[in-house]
Amino acid sequence: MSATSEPAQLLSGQLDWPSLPAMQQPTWPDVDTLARVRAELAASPPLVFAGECDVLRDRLADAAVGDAFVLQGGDCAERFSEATADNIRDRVKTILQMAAVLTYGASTPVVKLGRLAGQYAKPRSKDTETRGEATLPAYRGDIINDFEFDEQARRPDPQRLLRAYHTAASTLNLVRAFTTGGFADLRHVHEWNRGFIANAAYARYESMAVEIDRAMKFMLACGVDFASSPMSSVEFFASHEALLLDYEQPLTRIDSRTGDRYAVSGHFVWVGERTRQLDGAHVDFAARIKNPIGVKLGPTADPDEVLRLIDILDPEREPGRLTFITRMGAGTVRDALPSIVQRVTDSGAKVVWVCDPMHGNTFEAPSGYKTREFDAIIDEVQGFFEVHEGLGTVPGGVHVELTGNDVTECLGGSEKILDADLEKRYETACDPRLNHQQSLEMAFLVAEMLSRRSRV
Ligand SMILES: O=C[C@H](O)[C@H](O)COP(=O)(O)O
Ligand SMILES: C=C(OP(=O)(O)O)C(=O)O
Repeated sequence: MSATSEPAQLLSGQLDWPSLPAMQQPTWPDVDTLARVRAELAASPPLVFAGECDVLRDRLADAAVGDAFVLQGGDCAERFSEATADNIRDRVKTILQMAAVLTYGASTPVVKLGRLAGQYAKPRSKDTETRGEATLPAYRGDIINDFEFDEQARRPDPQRLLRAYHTAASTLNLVRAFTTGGFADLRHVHEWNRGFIANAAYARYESMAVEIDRAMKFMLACGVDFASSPMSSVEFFASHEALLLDYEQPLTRIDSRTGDRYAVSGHFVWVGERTRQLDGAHVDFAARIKNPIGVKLGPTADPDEVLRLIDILDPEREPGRLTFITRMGAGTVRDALPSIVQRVTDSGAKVVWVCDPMHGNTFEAPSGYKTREFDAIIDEVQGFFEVHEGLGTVPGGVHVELTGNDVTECLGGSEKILDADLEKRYETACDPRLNHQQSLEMAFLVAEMLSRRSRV
C-alpha cells in the first residue's frame, strides 16, 4: 500500500510447518474441510506485496531512532458484517486525522498502520462463555466462529477462513483507494472531519486544519508542486495479530527476488501476549517470515525471555524488523518497563518501542460491561514517555483500539462517558474501543508528549 514500492514477484511456497505447541487455536470439527480451505488459501493471490513490507520495515527503522512515530490503530475484533464502505472510510479517516494532529503538532512523520484487513481472530481468557444456564464455546473472532450466542453459531467453521481472506481483500482494496486516490491528500484535511458529530475535539481539530490549510497555501505560493509530492497520497499499511495459524501459514509466499518467505496476509503481523512462548508455534512462524513483526509484552514479561525473543526473531539485528508493543497497565508501566528497555538497550538491539495503553487497563464496570478509562489510557502513554525519557531511549509509537463510530465503550474523555452510558452504543465484539472523539483527544495529548520528546 505504499506509493513507492513495486510489487515483488511472489511464488507460492508450501512448507511443512513444524508441529509445535500452538496456544489459542480452535478445535475444528471438520478437518477435511480445513485441509481444502488451507489448500485454497495457499493458491490464492497475496493480499500484500513483499516490496511494500520492505518499505514499512524502512519506515519502522526510522521510528526506532526517533525520526518517525508509529500510529497503529483500528478495531479490536473486525466483524465481517461491519466491513462496509462507511465503517472502513470512517476508521481510515480517524487514523488520518490522528496522524495529521501528530505530524503537525510534533513536526514528526507518522507511520500509519491500520489494525485492519486481518484482525479477525481473538485470543480469549476462557474457552467457554456462560450466560444463565447455557455454556458455549467462547467467541474467538469472525474467522473462527460467530458472535451470536447459540450452539451452531459458536461452532468453529473452517469456511470462515475464506470469508476472512475475501473480506480482507475488499477492505484493503477500499483502503488503497482512499489512501492513494486523492482522498488522503492533506488539502482535504477539513473534509476528514465531515460526517462526524461536532464536539470539542472536532472543533480543536478544525482550528488545526485551518492552520494546515494556511501553511499549504503558503507553500503553494512558494512554488511547491503538490500534485507530485507525497501530500497527495499517503502510505498506509495493514496489520493484525498472527494468531490463527491455519490462516497465516498458507498465506505465506516466497519472494522471487530473494528467496525469502513473507506473510502476505498483512504488511505487519504481531505475536500476542498469550502466544509468545519461546518454543511455541507463533514465535516460530514469526521467525520464518521476513515482514516487520511485533511482539506484545505484558507486565509479567521477563527481560531474559525478551532477549531470547530478539535472538530468535531478529538474529541479524535488522533495523525496523522487530517492534515490542508494551501493554503494562497505567499502574505498572513505570515499574515494569524500565528493566526491560534497559536490558534490550544494553544488548545493542535496536527495536521499535510502541505503547499499547489499552490491554493493560481493561476492567469490568459495575454495569457488567468490559471497559477502559480514558485517563488511565493517557496515563499509560505518559508513563511510557517518562520511562523512555529517563533511559534516553525512543518512545516510538502508540497502538490503539479505536473506531470512527460514535460508540460508548471506554469511560471518560471530554464527553465524560459514564458507566450508565456504556449501554447506549456498546458495539464491540470483544474489547472496548476509543470512539472518534476520544481518538482525536488522545492524538492531541500524545502530540504534546511527542513534541517534548528528546532526540537520541
Ligand atoms: O483483545 C484482547 C483479548 O482478546 C481480550 O482482551 C480477551 O478478552 P477476554 O478476557 O474477555 O477473553
Ligand atoms: C489480544 C490483544 O492484545 P494482547 O495480546 O496484548 O492481550 C490484541 O491486541 O488484540
